[in-house]
Amino acid sequence: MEKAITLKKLRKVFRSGAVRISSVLALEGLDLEVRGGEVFGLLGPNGSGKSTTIKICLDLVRPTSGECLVFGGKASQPKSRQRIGYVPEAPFFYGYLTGESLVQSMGRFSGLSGSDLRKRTGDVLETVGLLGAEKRPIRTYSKGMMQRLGLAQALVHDPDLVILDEPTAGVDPIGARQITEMIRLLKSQGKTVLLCSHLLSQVESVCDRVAILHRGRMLAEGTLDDLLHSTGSKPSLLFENRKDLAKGREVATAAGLQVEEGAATAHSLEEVFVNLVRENEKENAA
Ligand SMILES: Nc1ncnc2c1ncn2[C@@H]1O[C@H](COP(=O)(O)OP(=O)(O)OP(=O)(O)O)[C@@H](O)[C@H]1O
Repeated sequence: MEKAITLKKLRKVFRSGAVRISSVLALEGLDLEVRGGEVFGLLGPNGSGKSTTIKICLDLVRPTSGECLVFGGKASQPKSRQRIGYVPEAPFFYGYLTGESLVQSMGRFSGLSGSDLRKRTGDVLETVGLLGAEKRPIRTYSKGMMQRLGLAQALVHDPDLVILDEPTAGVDPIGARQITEMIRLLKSQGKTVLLCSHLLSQVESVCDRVAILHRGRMLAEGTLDDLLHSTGSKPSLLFENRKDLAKGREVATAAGLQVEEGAATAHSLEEVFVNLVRENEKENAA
């Protein structure tokens, strides 16, 4: 299967300041693969390097070292990036433009014209549910409509890879659900989706695989099943307190059973996320 994104030993150090130069390590040795046709969730606490990773894929930021390939070509080549549609975290559009004129402009930048441009513009506005509002100035749009417009302008050139950075930020639960449905639709059309979201229930419901970043490093990667059952698939008994555990161990040992103590299997992505990040914090502090 074609690889949509391949990151090899990606490292990014931001340097700023003219006299006293300060540096921030945003990514350290990141290896990652996003397969064609999958919905991939890129997760991590604030400042963990998600947006930097996305910006490197879009060639908006150049890595300090390492490699970033988009559909096998270097991200720095326009040909690779033509296959990407991008919805930034907080899209800014000129308020005096109408939704339709914005989408048409973006289509023109991608080389569309004439009837193709008109058809694609109408199609994507319909897909995101903005038909009927397309002639209104963008300043009259709600936050949810802006996010959907962001998606429409990202889809107008029919990209193979759609990158969504926090598409549900500030959107109400109904709007968030609509965006989830749109991600499903994109997948059903064979598109690859890279989704950055703090809305873990959304990630859980649409992503085939996820990666969790922390301080620019990969903490975990795999299918949701892999992550939720990363403590193993052995039959287990869950005790709520140490006293019960001691009693259970006594009974089991007396019955000749082999007992191993371990943390309970997580039941949600949120648990996996919080546990992994906390453990990593402790290791870094030690
Ligand atoms: N242009 C920049 N100059 C200096 N430091 C930067 C720059 N961009 C990002 N950083 C730093 O790099 C680190 C990673 O930032 P990044 O925006 O990639 O994180 P993130 O995971 O996307 O965070 P969030 O969830 O808050 O959007 C942070 O410490 C951030 O302060």
